[in-house]
Amino acid sequence: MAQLIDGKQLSNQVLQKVASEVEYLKGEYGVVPTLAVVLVGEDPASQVYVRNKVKRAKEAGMGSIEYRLDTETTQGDLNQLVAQLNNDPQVHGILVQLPLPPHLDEDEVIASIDPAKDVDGFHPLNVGALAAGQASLVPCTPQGCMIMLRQVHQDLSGKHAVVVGRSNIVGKPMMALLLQADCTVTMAHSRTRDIESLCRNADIVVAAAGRKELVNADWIKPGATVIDVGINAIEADGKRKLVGDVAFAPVSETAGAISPVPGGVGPMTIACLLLNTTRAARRQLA
Ligand SMILES: Nc1nc2c(c(=O)[nH]1)N[C@@H](CN(C=O)c1ccc(C(=O)N[C@@H](CCC(=O)O)C(=O)O)cc1)CN2
Ligand SMILES: [Mg+2]
Repeated sequence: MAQLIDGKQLSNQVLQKVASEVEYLKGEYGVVPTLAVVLVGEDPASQVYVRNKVKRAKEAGMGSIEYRLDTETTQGDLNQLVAQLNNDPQVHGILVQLPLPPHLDEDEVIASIDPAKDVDGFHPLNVGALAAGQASLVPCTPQGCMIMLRQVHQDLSGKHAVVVGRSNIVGKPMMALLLQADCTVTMAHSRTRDIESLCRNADIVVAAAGRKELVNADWIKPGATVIDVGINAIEADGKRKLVGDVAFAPVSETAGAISPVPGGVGPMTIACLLLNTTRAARRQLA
C-alpha cells in the first residue's frame, strides 16, 4: 500500500510556522498581518472555503476582514472595493474568491489587485515572475503540492512529472514550480492523446483535471507519487461525499505515495494562503 501524504497533518505544521511568523511581526514591528477575503454571491462551496480561510487566519493570530457581496454586485463596485483594499495600509493580503458570478470579469478583478497584496499569486505580474523563476507570491494550491512532494522526495531533480490539467490556478503554476525544482515536466490536458501512457511513464502525477476519479491504477507506474488536486462532490448511499480526480482505492495499491481527498491538497491550499499573507506583510514593512 502507498504511503499516505497527510495534508491535514502537514498543513498544521505550516500553520504553526505561520503563527510564529505572525508573533514575530507583531512583537518586532507591531504589525498584525491581515487578510481581506472577498466573496461575491452564494456559491455553497465557496462559502465553506472562505469560512475556513477566515477561521484559520484567526487561529494563527492574523487579522482577517470578510466582505460578502450580493450576486448582483457590479464590476465597478467590485473594482472599487479592491481599490479601497489596495490603499489600506492595514490590509496586507487581498483574495477574491473564485469562481465569480458569470457577469463579472475575473481577469479584470485579478489585474486590479495590488501585486504586492496578491496572496493568491494570480496577478499577471506574479504569474510572469514565477514563469521567469523570480521571487513572487506563488499560487497556494501548487505551492501546497510542492510541500507535499518534498515530504516524499528530498531531491526532485530529474524526476519526470506529468501534470494533468492546464488551469491558471493549478496546472500552469504547478508546471513552473516543478521546472524550478529541476523536474522534467509534461503537461497533459483534455486534448492530449494517450494520456494513460504518458502518466504510466511518470515518477510523479499531479491530477488537476476537474474530472472525478479520472486517473486509475493502470495509469500509474508502480511506486510513483500521486498528488490529487481534484475536489468533486458525489452522492453515495444518499450522502454527499467528496472524491478527487484519482480513483483512490485502486491507485493506492500501485502508487508509492498518494494524497487523499479530502484531507490532502485542500488544507494545504489554505495554509499556503496564510503563509503568503505573512510573506506579503513582511515585504510591506516600511
Ligand atoms: N481565490 C481563489 N479561489 C479559489 C481557489 C484559490 O486558491 N483562490 N482554490 C479553489 C478553492 N479553494 C480555495 O479557495 C479550496 C478548495 C478546497 C479546500 C479544502 O480544504 N477542501 C477540503 C474539503 C472541504 C469540504 O468539505 O468541502 C479538503 O480537501 O479536505 C480549500 C480551499 C477554487 N477557488
Ligand atoms: Mg466571468
